[in-house]
Amino acid sequence: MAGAEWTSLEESLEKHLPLLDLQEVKRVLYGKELRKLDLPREAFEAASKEDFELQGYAFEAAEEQLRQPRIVHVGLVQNRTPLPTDAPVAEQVSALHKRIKSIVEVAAMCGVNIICFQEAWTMPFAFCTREKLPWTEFAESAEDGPTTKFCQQLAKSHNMVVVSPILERDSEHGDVLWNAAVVISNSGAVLGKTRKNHIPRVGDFNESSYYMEGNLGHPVFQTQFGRIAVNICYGRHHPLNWLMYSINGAEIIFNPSATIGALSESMWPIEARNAAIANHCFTCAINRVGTEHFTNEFTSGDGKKAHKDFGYFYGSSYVAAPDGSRTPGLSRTQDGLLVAKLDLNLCQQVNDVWNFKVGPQDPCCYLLLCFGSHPALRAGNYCCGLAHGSMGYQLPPEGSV
Ligand SMILES: NC(=O)NCCC(=O)O
Repeated sequence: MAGAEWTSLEESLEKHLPLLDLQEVKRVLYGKELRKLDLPREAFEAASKEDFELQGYAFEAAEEQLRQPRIVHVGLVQNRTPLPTDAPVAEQVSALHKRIKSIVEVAAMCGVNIICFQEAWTMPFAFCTREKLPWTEFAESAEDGPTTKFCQQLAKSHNMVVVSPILERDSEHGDVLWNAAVVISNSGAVLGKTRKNHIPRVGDFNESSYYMEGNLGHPVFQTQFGRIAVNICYGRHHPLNWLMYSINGAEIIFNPSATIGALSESMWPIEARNAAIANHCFTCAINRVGTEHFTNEFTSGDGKKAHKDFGYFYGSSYVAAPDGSRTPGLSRTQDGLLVAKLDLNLCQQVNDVWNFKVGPQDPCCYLLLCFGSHPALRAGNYCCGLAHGSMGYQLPPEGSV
């Protein structure tokens, strides 16, 4: 069977393993068993009518005497691009807005507090072509572009924090493009933005023709529902990148991505899950689905024949917790919404047991933890000799820690 058609690892395991074996395999591959969320019937009906998958799971934490549980529902959205890549730009954007609106409405029925879309969600993943037009026309202002305005409406109507990864055009600074994510408060206000800080130069994923490594450090956003950060796609291969968001205070790190089977599928289940374990936080890995075809051929710079697509995006979005447990993945082939109920108290509980991030035997980490919150370092983009982007704090008036 072709890789692009295989629905999911979970479906295969359920289909082929005897029950006892299945339980043991799941215990090892997925950690502590998660309770399925009892999502409303009308949400499943709407998802089925709109032709997308809906799944929900709950991560539990132990009861504490001094703190109340800190419950937050996150929503992860994966989708294909509804129109062909040669449709007019405005029509492609508006078809994607329509698609996302219908999924967000279902997320609202499920009580989602924070929702995150896939990387560059308003466009096909056209960076492989290395052509400029029409793809750069998808770029928008992070502060007041049409997509941010659209997301502000969604956020306000559903009392939901929206993480909107877009191709950003920074008109105030020389019209530079960035691969960015805008974080919009549940009040509808723009809390701020973050920029992809590791740019792939791997085969068809050669995005440096469009933008460079982000210059905003590792910002963390204080929302009503918890402290969040966004580690865009390729950043998930860099353990220090996750570490920096975590050291800056993130309790949930979203990883909106666009990646294909041949390149990264065997790494996918490991990387975000490992980051949740290593950094005592929740991680949310999101990947698009489908195969996008382009009008003009392009090469991968590997001496092989030119082609018009670069393979299938394998979806499989999932949430991982600091105790190593994780949800099953959404399908590899279908649009979907994954809802996860988190108790953020689990981060500190696991930290107190394992304490991976600090230790005198680990001087680099120790220094970062001691000085990471120092005001002098917050003011600029302090670089500790780590990867690009360093541990910069961004301090907009509201919402960033
Ligand atoms: N979008 C993106 O950075 N893709 C690179 C490939 C990968 O990280 O698996």
